Amino acid sequence: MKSFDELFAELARKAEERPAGSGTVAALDAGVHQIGKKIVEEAAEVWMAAEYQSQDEAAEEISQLLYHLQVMMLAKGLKPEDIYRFL
Ligand SMILES: N=c1c2ncn([C@@H]3O[C@H](COP(=O)(O)OP(=O)(O)OP(=O)(O)O)[C@@H](O)[C@H]3O)c2ncn1[C@@H]1O[C@H](COP(=O)(O)O)[C@@H](O)[C@H]1O
Repeated sequence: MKSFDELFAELARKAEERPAGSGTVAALDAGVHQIGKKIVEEAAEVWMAAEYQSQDEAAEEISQLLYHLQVMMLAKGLKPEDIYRFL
């Protein structure tokens, strides 16, 4: 299990070190437009899971949305602190 901040640190390391086979590196290389499309897709999956699926499935979809939001943060050079100040 990992927290939001721990996942972000892991993804930031991947972006820096660019290990082979990393989906995060591939997503960053694909760019903001593709990452944005993925966010919209995952957001729809969260909505559908919340309405029609189990608690576990909804939680999993939410985790995937958070992951793709973090990829967008990295693509834009944003850190968690940049987001937290608006919460
Ligand atoms: N938490 C996640 C995570 N959540 C979602 N995803 C990606 O988002 C996709 C969402 O899955 P869907 O169910 O929508 O499946 P899909 O539409 O078939 O997905 P794709 O065809 O787009 O791959 C997954 O296939 C993953 O590519 C994630 N990819 C990686 N992580 C974590 O990020 C870290 C770094 O991962 P790598 O960069 O791949 O090493 C690791 O700790 C991973 O566990």
